[in-house]
Amino acid sequence: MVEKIAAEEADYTLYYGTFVHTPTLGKLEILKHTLIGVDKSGTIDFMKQDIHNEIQGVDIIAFYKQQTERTVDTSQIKVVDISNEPLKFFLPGFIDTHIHASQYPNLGVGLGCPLLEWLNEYTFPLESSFTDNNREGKLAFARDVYSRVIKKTLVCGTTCASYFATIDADTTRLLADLCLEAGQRAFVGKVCMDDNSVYPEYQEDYDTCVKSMEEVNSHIESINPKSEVLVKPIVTPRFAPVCSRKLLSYLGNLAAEKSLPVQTHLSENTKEIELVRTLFPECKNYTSVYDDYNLLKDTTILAHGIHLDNDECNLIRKKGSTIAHCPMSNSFISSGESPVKKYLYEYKINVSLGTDVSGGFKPSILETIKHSILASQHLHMHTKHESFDPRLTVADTIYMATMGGAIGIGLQNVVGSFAVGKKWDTQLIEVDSSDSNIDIFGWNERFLDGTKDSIIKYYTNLLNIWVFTGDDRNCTKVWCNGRKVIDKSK
Ligand SMILES: O=c1[nH]c(=O)c2nc[nH]c2[nH]1
Ligand SMILES: [Zn+2]
Repeated sequence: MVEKIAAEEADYTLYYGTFVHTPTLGKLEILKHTLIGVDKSGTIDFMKQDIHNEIQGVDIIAFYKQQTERTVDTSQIKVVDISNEPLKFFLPGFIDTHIHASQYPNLGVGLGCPLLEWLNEYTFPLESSFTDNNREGKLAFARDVYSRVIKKTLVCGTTCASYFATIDADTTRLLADLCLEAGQRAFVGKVCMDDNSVYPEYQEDYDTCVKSMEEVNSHIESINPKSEVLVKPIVTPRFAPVCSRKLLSYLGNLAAEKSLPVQTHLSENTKEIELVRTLFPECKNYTSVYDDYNLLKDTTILAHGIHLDNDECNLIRKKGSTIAHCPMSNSFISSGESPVKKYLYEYKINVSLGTDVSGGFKPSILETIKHSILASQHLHMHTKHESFDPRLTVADTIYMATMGGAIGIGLQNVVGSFAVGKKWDTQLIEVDSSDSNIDIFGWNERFLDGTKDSIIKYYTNLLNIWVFTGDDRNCTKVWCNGRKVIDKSK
């Protein structure tokens, strides 16, 4: 890889090479010999595809200047050139639309324990440790946990995450501060729950919840620098079984009044669904509990949504809400196999991906991609008699991990794919990174004969190799909002 740094802090950066993205569902686009220009605000303001022939013998900066007739000072332009590297490509940063930052210390714990027992046994006790009366102690603990989860997700290529924190206001504010400090785009949710009768040690009364919610939201709104909005608040009723009607009503109104996104859990486990039926007998089904309280919007992320009926799917589609598919968690705590292919293609619901740490045991969207494909294969094996084929393709999953996530969080015009006007939230994938776990044989390169078909075949194979045998070691650089936040070459 050639990286010419014309200035330590360049005003403008040109990225030249192969870009892979999925601007539309199921369609992988391979942009070969493409040049993208990113300005100082982190915005893509130039993009030209297939310039291989035109640029022969011409310096990249000279080519850019000739194309745009811009007068940017050449010494202020930085060039990142991977055009001669068939094992490297740029990919939009991953968007993790469902992750509990506070549950990071519980990774790997609780295998096979069903949701309601898992919450009481493992999750509420851990989250309670963020609410300690000893302010210094809880802040130190939160700083340790949150710094590590932010670092780890960035290392895995997650440029944007929608976090659940805990019910605690002080440490939730800290999570937002730390995201900003690390440069990660993030939605930070103070967990709202005022009716946790099975584990009463972990809940807030309604008035405290409202007060701390407002405190956290105004803090988050005040911390972004004037020139960029990197961290935003998200309204977070944990899930219907632990929220009073009064609280749901308040949160629905708040989300509407302040145009805030919403995140919650939906229909993850059959016992949970039964519980919701007994707690909200007046509502038609689990999904309509949220709808009845104004919480289903086109910026609502519904984690899991495994066991939905036809009416619920139609309602979610009508409201334009997103299902965050969390296959690692669904397998780990045995919640079920979500028919996401059907949601995507039959109901035309937007679906994104979530690691659901710590129901999910790795904070990596690439691992989540693997699990989503394998879970869909399992679903296929025992539903073969049905007319709908539930198997996901690699293209489906990359879409969910990038554009699907961007739509879910209301940032479809900002991130999720490469286009002029969008932000440079990107990861560099090096299948041959210095510490890569992938053995390369050059076997795949036999396909490359310069034709369009051969390029598609080569990159389809390369992506499969990376998805199934690669890991975070192959994600070597990460940029959020134009800023390089991870550089493993250093
Ligand atoms: O996977 C989950 N993790 C949680 O923390 C949770 N809370 C309610 N429902 C939940 N599901
Ligand atoms: Zn969750």
